Amino acid sequence: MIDKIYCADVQPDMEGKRVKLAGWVYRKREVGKKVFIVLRDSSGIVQTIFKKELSEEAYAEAKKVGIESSIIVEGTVKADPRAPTGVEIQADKIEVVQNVDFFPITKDASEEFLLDVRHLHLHSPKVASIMKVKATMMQAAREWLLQDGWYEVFPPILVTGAVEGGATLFKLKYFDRTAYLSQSAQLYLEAAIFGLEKVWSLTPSFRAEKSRTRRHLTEFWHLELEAAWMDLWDIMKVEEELVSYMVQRTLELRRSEIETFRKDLTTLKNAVPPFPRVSYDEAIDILQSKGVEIEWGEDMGADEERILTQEFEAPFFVYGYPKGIKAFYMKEDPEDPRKVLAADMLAPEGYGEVIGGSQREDSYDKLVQRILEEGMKPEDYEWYLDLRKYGSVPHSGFGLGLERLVAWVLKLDHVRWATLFPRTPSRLYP
Ligand SMILES: NC(=O)C[C@H]([NH3+])C(=O)NS(=O)(=O)OC[C@H]1O[C@@H](n2cnc3c(N)ncnc32)[C@H](O)[C@@H]1O
Ligand SMILES: [Mg+2]
Repeated sequence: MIDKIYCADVQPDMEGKRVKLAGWVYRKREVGKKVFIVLRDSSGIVQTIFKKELSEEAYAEAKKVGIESSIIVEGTVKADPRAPTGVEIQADKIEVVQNVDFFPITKDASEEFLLDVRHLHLHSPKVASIMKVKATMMQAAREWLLQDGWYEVFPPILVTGAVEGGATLFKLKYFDRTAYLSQSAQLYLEAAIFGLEKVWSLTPSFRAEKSRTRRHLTEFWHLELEAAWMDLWDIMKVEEELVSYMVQRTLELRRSEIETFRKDLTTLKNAVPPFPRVSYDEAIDILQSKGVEIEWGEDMGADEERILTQEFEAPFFVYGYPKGIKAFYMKEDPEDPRKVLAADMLAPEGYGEVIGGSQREDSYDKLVQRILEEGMKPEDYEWYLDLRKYGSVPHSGFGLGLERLVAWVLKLDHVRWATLFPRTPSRLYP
């Protein structure tokens, strides 16, 4: 590793100090016998200036480099309020690691082109900021999970059955058998609670969703928790404490990055417990009062959720969904057999569902009945049903879509910008 410092380390109080930096040419302009290069690295930018009278050789080299060329620069720090970061490097040495004559991404690049060259788009400081925020949100999640006594586990991705419906399974050949890519680690987390009680995992989940919406990917990062002895109300408290910590901690550590995407931080600051809670029944009433054509028993899609979020200035829960629109594993509401003990967390500002969660059916017979009601085969879930035969306990859990949460925090117009290499029905490359 070369002995260098980062752009963000260069401060006006280092005036006169000799420094070495390495990075990429972010901006370049020539004025008379001077070349100004704004150098970019993972920490940010700093202006460097190459004057002919200071070093003819370095000046000649600097004149030749193109945008996004990789370079190593040495020079002396000079405070200058006119420079982008209030300081610049009076450069007298440059090593061109690789010159770039023409970088394909220009200011007017279309979104589709940026996705076609996503491997080059990752040079962008804005993209880097999104990835820093995503990383910090997971750092915060890990901090909270550790202090609250949750065990990380590492479930399989190659599985034999559906969790969230057979229609969105990706099927693959597994030697002489059929396997699927995991839609959710949930069922395996439910097995893990008998030894660890409170478990979590971060895995890629796969959904062969044909819906081309701004919140669907075919591969997304799924943060899932499962806990023994917890009911729906307990797990909702876990959800709001975890999400609140993730958002507030990320506001603390990545405020400057967040503010390059949104100026109004109100809804983020409002993300503190208790989050508002509305029943599905109340949600239907609200939507109908706003002229939305929706009947009790129907699912809320992205459009309905967008309208519902207009009623809130913070993440909120919708709970008590009809059994007919929810998954087989959800526990029937003992007070209303039409409903299940399920709750989604919706993000405000039109973003909608970021978490799906529920209390699980812990009775063997009722779970078999639900599997049959859903047209599935109990024999395909024999191991999962065993969990209800050997010391079954009340338990609950949820799944958080990390890209969806990041998209809300940064007010991105599509979840695809929140992932390194987005996977959608039309995009599998690069
Ligand atoms: N352990 C659990 O209880 C999780 C449960 N089995 C589950 O998968 N629920 S979910 O289908 O609502 O998905 C959970 C979340 O996963 C996200 N999700 C779900 N599907 C997607 C797609 N296609 N793209 C991006 N994000 C997605 C979204 O935020 C959902 O709220
Ligand atoms: Mg859901």
